Amino acid sequence: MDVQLSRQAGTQGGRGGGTDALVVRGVSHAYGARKALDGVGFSVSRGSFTALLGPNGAGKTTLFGLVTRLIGLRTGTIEICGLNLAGARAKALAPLGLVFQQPTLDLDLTVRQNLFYFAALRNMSRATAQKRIIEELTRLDMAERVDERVRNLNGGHRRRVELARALLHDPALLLLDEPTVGLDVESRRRIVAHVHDLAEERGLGVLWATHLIDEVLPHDDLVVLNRGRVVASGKAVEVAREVGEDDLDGAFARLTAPEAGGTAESGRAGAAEAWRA
Ligand SMILES: Nc1ncnc2c1ncn2[C@@H]1O[C@H](COP(=O)(O)OP(=O)(O)OP(=O)(O)O)[C@@H](O)[C@H]1O
Repeated sequence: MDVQLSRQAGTQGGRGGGTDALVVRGVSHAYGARKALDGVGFSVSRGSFTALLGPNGAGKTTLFGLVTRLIGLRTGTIEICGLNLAGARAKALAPLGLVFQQPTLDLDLTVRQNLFYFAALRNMSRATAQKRIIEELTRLDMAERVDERVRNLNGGHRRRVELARALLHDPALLLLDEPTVGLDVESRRRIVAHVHDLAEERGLGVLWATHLIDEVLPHDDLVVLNRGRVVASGKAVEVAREVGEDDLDGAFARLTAPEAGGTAESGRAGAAEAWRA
């Protein structure tokens, strides 16, 4: 089953305007004989929280590797804020903020030292870095922890520091690869809500990879990836309706069911009320 409602770039057509935060067109990737992505296309507009929803092995991390140039792109095109990754290279990555799946903070440094190091890599002056560090940590209720060693923070607080770090240089596109893995329910809820607010308030384009359906709100943009292919895209609530389900849980199960070529795996944790409201 394939459902494409709107905003899909790539092989099936759709818009891919230069002002979108991210445009992916016709992207394929294989590890030897194993095909990880097959003609993937979609776009993320500024101000959009776009959920990239897919079961384990769908190809989410591979796609992130290609967008960040950790993996070389061989087939298809990727544009960040109108700049083609193949031509503009490092320049195209300048507007990108990134939160990896695995934590990447130095545990023996303080929060401030970790963030200063990143700011220096981005060529920020010390004064600007100092100001931006406190601004972003304040928004995340973490300013009072700025001189603590990261080792002393719990998993939710470490994730907040990583989010602050990704935002220091005021990116236009924020990529998060399963950023809530291993967090408790409250930490997860806070990060999901904060990033939704960021998209709305700052006009950030957000691409949030997850296999947890309760992280997707009805009016989010949604791209469902299964076995390396986009099997549905559009507003989440419309994708669910198009599939003939009341909520995304049922729609995702159907889109990734074995007869649809998938695994019927989902990570729902009680978001039914939001969907039925
Ligand atoms: N380095 C690699 N070598 C060989 N195969 C790989 C490699 N990395 C990923 N794959 C395969 O590519 C496919 C897509 O994997 P990928 O990690 O991109 O999916 P994912 O959606 O991020 O999954 P997960 O949620 O488990 O991280 C899977 O079949 C995976 O086994």
